[in-house]
Amino acid sequence: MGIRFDAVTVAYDGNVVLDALDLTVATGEVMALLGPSGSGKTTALRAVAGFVRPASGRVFLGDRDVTDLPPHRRGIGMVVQSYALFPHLRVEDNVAFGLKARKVPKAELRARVAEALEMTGMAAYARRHPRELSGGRQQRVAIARALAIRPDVLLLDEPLSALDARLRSGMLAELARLHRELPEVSILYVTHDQIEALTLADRIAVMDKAFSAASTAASTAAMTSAPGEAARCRSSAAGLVPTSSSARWVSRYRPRTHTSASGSGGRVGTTGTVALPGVTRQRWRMAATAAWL
Ligand SMILES: Nc1ncnc2c1ncn2[C@@H]1O[C@H](COP(=O)(O)OP(=O)(O)OP(=O)(O)O)[C@@H](O)[C@H]1O
Repeated sequence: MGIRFDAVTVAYDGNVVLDALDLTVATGEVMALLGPSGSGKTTALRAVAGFVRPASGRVFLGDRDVTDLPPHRRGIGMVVQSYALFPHLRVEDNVAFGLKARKVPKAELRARVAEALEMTGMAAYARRHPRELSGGRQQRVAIARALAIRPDVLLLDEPLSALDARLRSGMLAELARLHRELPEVSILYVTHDQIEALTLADRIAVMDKAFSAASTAASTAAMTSAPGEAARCRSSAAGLVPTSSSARWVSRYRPRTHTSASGSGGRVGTTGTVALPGVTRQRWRMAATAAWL
């Protein structure tokens, strides 16, 4: 199920963080939100999850306007940097948590927990407590918990940033595999890391505090329309330095979605988001349910 921000403005105490954000993530697409600290990436995710209410604009999941829905009715799975596992619950109970809250019948609950643990390679750790697991395994449990509710949309907020480099590259490969197994789940992936974005994403939206000088903390996303512009976009608009490997990737970008420009002036448009090489899509056999932990 796709995600659409329609002129979404979010302000904290009058401080504009998202300024009329227009952004569309297609069904089954991975969109990375890349950008410097404070540019509003997490806020964009929280607006989709329902943890912040836009001052104006609407958030759509598929055709559904979810702007006024509480988080648990949006059908979203979310994974954050800090795992956010319940320390007193075993792995299987952490994964089951959202299903219990949704009153999923016991037999189905057990099947779904087993399925999610299998998908994340954590079946052998079902009876452990989080403290008995490494950071990488804890994050797998958090991912399993998000998947157990069979979300239409997965929001990943720097899910790998607490892991060391070796674990991070392993998990990156795991996330890419999961995405192939769940081709109809749309993923919004917040990261500071260009390599993560380039590895996982079909498209990258670069968030930038382009308006900070003019209007306190307003943000916008600067995006490129032509493959060759990607490096420039990341370096000049977002203040990120393109690496030689990313530059090579850049040359392989193929523009995929282009809609009309949403104008200048802080508004974020889908115009010219950068499309990355896609992955083979397989059908996701899981039925979608509307649930949140
Ligand atoms: N609950 C809040 N109350 C007030 N200000 C907030 C709140 N949450 C975020 N902000 C501010 O909004 C701006 C954007 O924050 P946000 O966390 O969305 O950025 P980010 O791009 O995700 O940053 P980071 O990469 O550091 O996580 C920052 O200036 C931040 O201080």
